[in-house]
Amino acid sequence: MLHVEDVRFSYKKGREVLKGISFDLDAGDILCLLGSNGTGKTTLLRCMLGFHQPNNGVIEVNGNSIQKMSNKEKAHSMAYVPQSSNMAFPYTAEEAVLMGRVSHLNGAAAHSQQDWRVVRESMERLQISHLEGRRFEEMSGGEKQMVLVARALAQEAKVLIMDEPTANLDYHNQIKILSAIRHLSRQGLSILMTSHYPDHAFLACTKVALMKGGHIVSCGAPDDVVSTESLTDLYDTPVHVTYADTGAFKIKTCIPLLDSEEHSGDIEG
Ligand SMILES: Nc1ncnc2c1ncn2[C@@H]1O[C@H](COP(=O)(O)OP(=O)(O)OP(=O)(O)O)[C@@H](O)[C@H]1O
Repeated sequence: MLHVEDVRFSYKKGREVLKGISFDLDAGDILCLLGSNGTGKTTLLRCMLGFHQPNNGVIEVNGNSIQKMSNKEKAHSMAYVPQSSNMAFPYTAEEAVLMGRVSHLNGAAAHSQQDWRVVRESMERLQISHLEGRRFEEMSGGEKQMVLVARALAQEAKVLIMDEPTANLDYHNQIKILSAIRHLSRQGLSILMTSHYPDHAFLACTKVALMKGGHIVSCGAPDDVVSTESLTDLYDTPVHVTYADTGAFKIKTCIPLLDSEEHSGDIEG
């Protein structure tokens, strides 16, 4: 579905931000891209969306190079979900979702009945039909994020690219977004998301890529890739990965730690 090979990019000559990024995403995959601040995650997403031209490398969706696609073809291949906190629309939720249909206009001035049908279906799929008349600017962070996901769905692309979809959301809305992402992957969409929450990889993702110094240093199943050693190295901070027993099942979880002196008073026994 999505093939990325040896992608290199620099904003300034002589300082590469992406130093040869490669990974693949199949239909139904949810890949979580983890890495410290400033490591190049957003730059990679922007290269994939065609906002930046890589110095080198291949980015293909279903075997077609995105560098050779028109904007309309790109919009039909990949949909982007930005962080809701960066967005301000003077529109209702329904109108914001309708913006996802722009690439389907086919030269017509007005949206077709089919466009409106897709908008309604996209909102129904995410169970946000009740928000249709609400003004985007007046909605909560979680509601806005769901509207932006619905807007991307209305684009009818098979690859969703999401920049920190759970940033600034409370637990309820984080889980709502992660559930929606899993639901979409089961319908065959491929999802690439960035996150600063490694726990979300265990909760929702089929794959994790660890990005450091402009490279993907590890990529694979969350259980194989996310460990005490790998996260401690990735964030240059002690992180403990352990199992939590919920009673019904066990799940891995990640705990960032203060240095051992700070914790010495907390040790029991
Ligand atoms: N427009 C730009 N011009 C020059 N350098 C840039 C530009 N945008 C980003 N950078 C630099 O590129 C590097 C990667 O930035 P990027 O935003 O991709 O990181 P990130 O991993 O998404 O970070 P964060 O987790 O903080 O969002 C950083 O050193 C940043 O300062």
